[in-house]
Amino acid sequence: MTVAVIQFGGSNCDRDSVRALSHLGIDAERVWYEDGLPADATGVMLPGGFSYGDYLRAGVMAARTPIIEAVREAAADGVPVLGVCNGAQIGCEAGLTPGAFTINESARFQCERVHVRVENADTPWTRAYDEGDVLALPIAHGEGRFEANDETYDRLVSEDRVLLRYCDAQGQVTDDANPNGSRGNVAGVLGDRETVAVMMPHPERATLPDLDGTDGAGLLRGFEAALAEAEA
Ligand SMILES: NC(=O)CC[C@H](N)C(=O)O
Repeated sequence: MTVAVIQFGGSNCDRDSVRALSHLGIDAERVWYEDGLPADATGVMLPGGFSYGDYLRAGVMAARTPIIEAVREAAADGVPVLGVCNGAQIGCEAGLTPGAFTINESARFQCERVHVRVENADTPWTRAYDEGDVLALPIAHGEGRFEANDETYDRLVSEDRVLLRYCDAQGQVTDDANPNGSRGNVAGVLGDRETVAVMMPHPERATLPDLDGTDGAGLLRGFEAALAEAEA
C-alpha cells in the first residue's frame, strides 16, 4: 500500500509523517497538492502545518483545492483517510468529518504534551489499543478547539464516533485536562465511515523510538487496519 501524504503550501509535517509511516513499514510518499491524488493511493494522510498560512480559518483554503475533491471521492470508496492537526482542520472544513476546529480557548498557540483517552477501540485507528487506554501525545496548534452544535455532538456520541478525548495522566476527562476548550474534551473523531478520521494530537511525532514516546504508532497503523476493513 502507498499512503499519499498531501503537501500544501505551508504544510510542515509531511516529511515527519512519511518518516513515521515508513518506520512502521507502511509505504508512504509526499504528494504536492497541485499534482493530484495518485490513482493507486491506498491511503491519504492530510498532515499538519499551516496550509495557506491559516489565512481566514485554519484549513479552509486547502479544503477548497481540487485534490480534496479527489480525496472526498476516495474516502467514499473506502480509501483510508487520516487528518492530523492542520489535516484535521482541513478534514472538517471539507466536510469529511463533522464539527470544526477553531481558536483555542486561550487564544494562544499551544505546543505541549497532553494525554488522550481512547474512547472507542473498535475502529481501525484505535484497534491497537484498549478502550480507556491513556496515550501521551504532543499537540501544537492555535486552532484546535473542537466545536459542534448539539445535534452533531449528540450524534457523534451516540454513534460512538469520538475516538479520543483529552484527559489527565490517570485517564480522567476533566476541564483541567482540556488544553484548548474542546467540546467534551474531544481530540479526534470519525467521519461517516470509520475509515476516515481526524485528530489534533500528532501521532507521527510519537512514533519513532528516538523521539519522545511511541504512543502514536498504533494510530498510524490504522492505515493498515482501515485498508483491510475496506477490502473485506
Ligand atoms: N501543527 C499544526 O498542524 C498547526 C495547526 C494549525 N495551523 C494551528 O495552528 O491551529
